[in-house]
Amino acid sequence: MIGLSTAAEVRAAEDVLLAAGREGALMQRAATGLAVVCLRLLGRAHGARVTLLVGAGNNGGDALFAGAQLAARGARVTAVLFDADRAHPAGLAALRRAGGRVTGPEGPDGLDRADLVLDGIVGIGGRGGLRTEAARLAERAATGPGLTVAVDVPSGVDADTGAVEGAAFAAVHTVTFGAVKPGLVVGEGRGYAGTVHLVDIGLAPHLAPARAHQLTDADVAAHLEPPGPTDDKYSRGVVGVVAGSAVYPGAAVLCTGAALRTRPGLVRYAGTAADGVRAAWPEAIVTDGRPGDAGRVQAWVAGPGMGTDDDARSVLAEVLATDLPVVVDADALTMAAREPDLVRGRTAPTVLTPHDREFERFGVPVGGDRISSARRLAADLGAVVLLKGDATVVAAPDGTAFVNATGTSDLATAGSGDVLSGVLGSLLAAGTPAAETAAAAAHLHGRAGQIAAARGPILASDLVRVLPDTVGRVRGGGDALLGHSGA
Ligand SMILES: NC(=O)C1=CN([C@@H]2O[C@H](COP(=O)(O)OP(=O)(O)OC[C@H]3O[C@@H](n4cnc5c(N)ncnc54)[C@H](OP(=O)(O)O)[C@@H]3O)[C@@H](O)[C@H]2O)[C@@H](O)CC1
Ligand SMILES: [K+]
Repeated sequence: MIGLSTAAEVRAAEDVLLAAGREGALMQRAATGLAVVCLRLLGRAHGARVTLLVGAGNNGGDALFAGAQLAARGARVTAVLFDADRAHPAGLAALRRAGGRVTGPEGPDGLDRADLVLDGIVGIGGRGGLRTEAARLAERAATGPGLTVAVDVPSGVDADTGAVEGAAFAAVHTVTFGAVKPGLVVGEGRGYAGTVHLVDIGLAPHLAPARAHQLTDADVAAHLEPPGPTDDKYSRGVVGVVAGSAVYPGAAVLCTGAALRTRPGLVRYAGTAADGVRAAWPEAIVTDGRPGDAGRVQAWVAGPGMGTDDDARSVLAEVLATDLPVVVDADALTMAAREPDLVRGRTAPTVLTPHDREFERFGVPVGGDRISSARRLAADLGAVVLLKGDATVVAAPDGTAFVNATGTSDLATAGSGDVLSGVLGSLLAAGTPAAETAAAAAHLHGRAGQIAAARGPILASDLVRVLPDTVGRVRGGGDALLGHSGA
């Protein structure tokens, strides 16, 4: 698991080392890690044109020291100082010694011909969007030829939330120090951060346990163990699906298929789309009766395409009245938002899977801080909330959160959510803790999207088709498709 640490948590860990007189060492580790990543991205130092955008804080110091290391290897480095009187003195001296040039925001910044632009305007000490001069140069960097690399955090992005309140530096890569900050992987910030490279500066022993995480393939593989010699079709949990309708069986077919393909055990279906499900998936045990007629299950998925009329409401209430884990998706979310007490009183895990509009029907705005919003609704309802988005967020009532690291925008296709709920139901039936299981389902669904999209535009049924291959690849380990790298 990759821990996501807030700016305050990183500062608290830094304080321990600063109190021990390690300030210079910390910045040197950060700057060296940064220079190493830059060299790797550039492929050469000699003759490379590098522009540093340098603010008045330590973030600018990191950029200056890294720039000095690149200049010492023959790069042509220009530092643009936003506040010449407050630029990090030792960093500036190091750059000058190495032959770097220094200018102001109106000077010859080299952005038109740069191979690389380092954003050291502001790091975890930043507040709000970029100020005018910084915004202007960030914009020029984004439209210029240089590869854009953010130091610690793209300037203008809130390190904790990913919120972007005004202009921000659009980085293709972000080199971050000590811990990945949530704002690099969630909300708008994710788009500004690009690929995240984590540089170890020795903070780990001093960091508080993270309250938000990203799962890796290896974490998710633990949810996908192949059956052992003593397993039978019941032993890894049976999932029940209530979804779809006689007129619109598609959601039920996708959801049931996704559950079957994720963990081929037993899937039971109950509802009016019975004929369609039977025709598509002869492996499922199907009834056109009530959930209670379906036989024993260990988890329910309720919602996709089931409608919101009185019949649908009574089916949902029946499922929620059980002491089993329940996934509340799509139409079931609409009904639960009308009657949140259907969910609130439950003792067994409930996982809600809203997109933004469905989420806001519960009376909580999503806003720019998606993790906090998901935590708020989770605490209010006593349920796990999986808030779908470019980076899906999962929050548990106790505040534990996960941010999904996989996926592709190709997943925004009709029926994609039905597939996710089927995957989630089948993993939940194994009885593993609901929040991490929901995060594992989002991870697997995102991976399926990446694998399916590699062949071209995707339909939700393509996701179902590639699920077995996806499970195999995730079990095989390796995070080759994940947007992170160690450095
Ligand atoms: N501590 C350590 O040993 C280590 C720290 N490390 C590094 O230090 C960074 C934190 O440094 P920090 O605390 O100095 O703050 P920092 O992010 O540079 O920002 C302060 C400056 O930003 C300015 N500013 C603010 N908002 C702005 C805006 N919207 N638009 C424009 N400017 C804005 C603000 O201006 P002011 O308000 O003072 O006028 C001030 O000048 C951290 O991210 C990491 O990179 C690593 O080297 C590891 C060791
Ligand atoms: K920065």
